[in-house]
Amino acid sequence: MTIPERSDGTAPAPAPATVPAEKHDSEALLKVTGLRKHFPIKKGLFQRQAGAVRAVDELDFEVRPGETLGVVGESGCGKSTMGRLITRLLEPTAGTVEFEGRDITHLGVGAMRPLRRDIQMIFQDPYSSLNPRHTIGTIVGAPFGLQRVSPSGGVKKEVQRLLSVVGLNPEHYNRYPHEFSGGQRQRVGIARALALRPKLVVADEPVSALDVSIQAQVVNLLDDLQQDLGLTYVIIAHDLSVVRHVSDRIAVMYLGKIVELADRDSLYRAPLHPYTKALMSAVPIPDPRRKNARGGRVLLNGDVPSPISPPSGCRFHTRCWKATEICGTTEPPLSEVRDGRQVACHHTENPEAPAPPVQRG
Ligand SMILES: Nc1ncnc2c1ncn2[C@@H]1O[C@H](COP(=O)(O)OP(=O)(O)OP(=O)(O)O)[C@@H](O)[C@H]1O
Repeated sequence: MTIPERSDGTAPAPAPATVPAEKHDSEALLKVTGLRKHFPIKKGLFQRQAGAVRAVDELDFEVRPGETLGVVGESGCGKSTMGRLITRLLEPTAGTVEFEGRDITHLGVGAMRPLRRDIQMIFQDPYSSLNPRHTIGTIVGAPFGLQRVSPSGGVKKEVQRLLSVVGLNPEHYNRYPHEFSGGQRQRVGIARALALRPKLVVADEPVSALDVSIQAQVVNLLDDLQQDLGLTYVIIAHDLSVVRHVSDRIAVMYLGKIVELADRDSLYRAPLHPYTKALMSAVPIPDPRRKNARGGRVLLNGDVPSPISPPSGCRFHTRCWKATEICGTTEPPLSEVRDGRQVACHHTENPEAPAPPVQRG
């Protein structure tokens, strides 16, 4: 796969041929501190505020250059809101977003413009995220116009090169989105996101709208592009099997909070938070006869509570089989257990401990 030059003709950052284990610089590319987004609920004639949806509540995490942070959790737990906050598509209620050591939380449109090249988003739905009236050449080439960037060989040539980078036929430049399959359209979305050679790509459920047979192709494409272009990803998914394949570290979210943050292998080997364990036990294992290190199937009771009035104490306690009195009164902080692994639970499990009782339902 060819590594595209930065489209304005500037020298591209040297891209690693592979993403080695020691790829992570100590300096974070993205750092999020105390990030919060509460959507006000307005009611009545005078639109008075009557509460708020606490979509994201006090997130703290970092993303290192070249890594992929997977973010998982059930629907409504705040993953997309978090993605839109870090790409500055949404204003936070509180907290900061730092990119390359610079606080970008309150930058205005003008000051954000150059950063829009570095931070790109891939959206969930390849059907609605592409304008049906525009050709894919226009769609993929749009960022050049928006950023007033002139690729050295011209926009058309650059767009055709991007199309081939994502595995599409460059001759299809003049075709419209409806002429493509879902997987191909998502490739168009990926080409558009890569046009300005970003450093950070936030992919919000990049494959969930696609057929299962196509999902692996798109995930593999993202993986290949990361290797070739040295990209840093935040990949949001509710499907743990998607995140497993591509992530270096995984953040598990529940009701607007991170409940566990760990490197991928440790998390899958021994999930420490009961919610992670429950999510994990829903992932099919390739060989059902194999002893499941995750400790049998854990079924969660009920739905995620409303983020308008989340449970007191630990937000997960209403669905947790390990909950005790303290869980209903005191919120457990996200604290380091060992080796950078963080868990927010009053009853953090010892990974070497025997499996919990299996719930049947
Ligand atoms: N603009 C908004 N105004 C009010 N509430 C919102 C807004 N956007 C999101 N929410 C609410 O915030 C909560 C978190 O939503 P969000 O879309 O971030 O979750 P999610 O984990 O990405 O879920 P999904 O996987 O279903 O997209 C939900 O309760 C949602 O209804």
